[in-house]
Amino acid sequence: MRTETKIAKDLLSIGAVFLRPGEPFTWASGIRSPIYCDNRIILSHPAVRREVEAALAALVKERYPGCGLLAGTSTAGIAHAAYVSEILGLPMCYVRGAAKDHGRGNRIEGRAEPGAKVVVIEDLISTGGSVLEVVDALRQAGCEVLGIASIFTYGLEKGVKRLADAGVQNASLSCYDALLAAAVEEGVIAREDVPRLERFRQNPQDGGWMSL
Ligand SMILES: O=P(O)(O)OC[C@H]1O[C@H](OP(=O)(O)OP(=O)(O)O)[C@H](O)[C@@H]1O
Ligand SMILES: O=C(O)c1cc(=O)[nH]c(=O)[nH]1
Repeated sequence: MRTETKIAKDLLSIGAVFLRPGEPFTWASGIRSPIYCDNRIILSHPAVRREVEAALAALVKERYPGCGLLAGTSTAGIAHAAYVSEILGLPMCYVRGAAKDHGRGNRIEGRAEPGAKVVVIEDLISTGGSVLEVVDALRQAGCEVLGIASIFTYGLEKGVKRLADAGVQNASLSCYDALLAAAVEEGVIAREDVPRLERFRQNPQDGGWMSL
């Protein structure tokens, strides 16, 4: 089975995927969505967690062989960065949403020296806004960002374009198409729900999916 399908099925098996078209979720970007994928739940399921962390470690090794440092995004990426750094024997740091207003005033916690070759570990990409802020902070610190390794991406046009414009590559374990296919196969969503969910992905901002 392909990794994207296996991980999608793992997420469904632990109840990490929520469908609520009648009462849309509000995403970090403000987008109102019929679906929410809560990868934080992976942490509560050791068997799935082991699989996800092993797959993320393999992805980092294969796609970013020169990686010398892993950077977790706050907050959902931090635990995954920690697990993967343990598997690969790499140092890790994490990047706060904003610099602390006390203590040492850090935005980046742990060591991220100028010239370090960094891979950012993110749990999920929607519009890419959150992960790009992390990339910017690392670049400002003088690090070389090799790319992002993430568990899931919606593949939204806006997110893909933003990452390309910023010159950052992303590799994800799974994606929206794989999730929808697995969810139909497993009976988690009805085939009739798919057009609405695909319409949402094509134009998440306009709310047109709500009237389908
Ligand atoms: O690609 P984007 O449009 O930026 O959205 C994705 C981001 O949203 C979620 O984080 P959230 O802001 O919910 O915070 P958390 O990581 O602290 O849970 C998720 O973990 C990503 O970081
Ligand atoms: O865009 C988001 O905020 C978001 C979407 C999603 O499905 N899951 C998540 O954790 N965040």
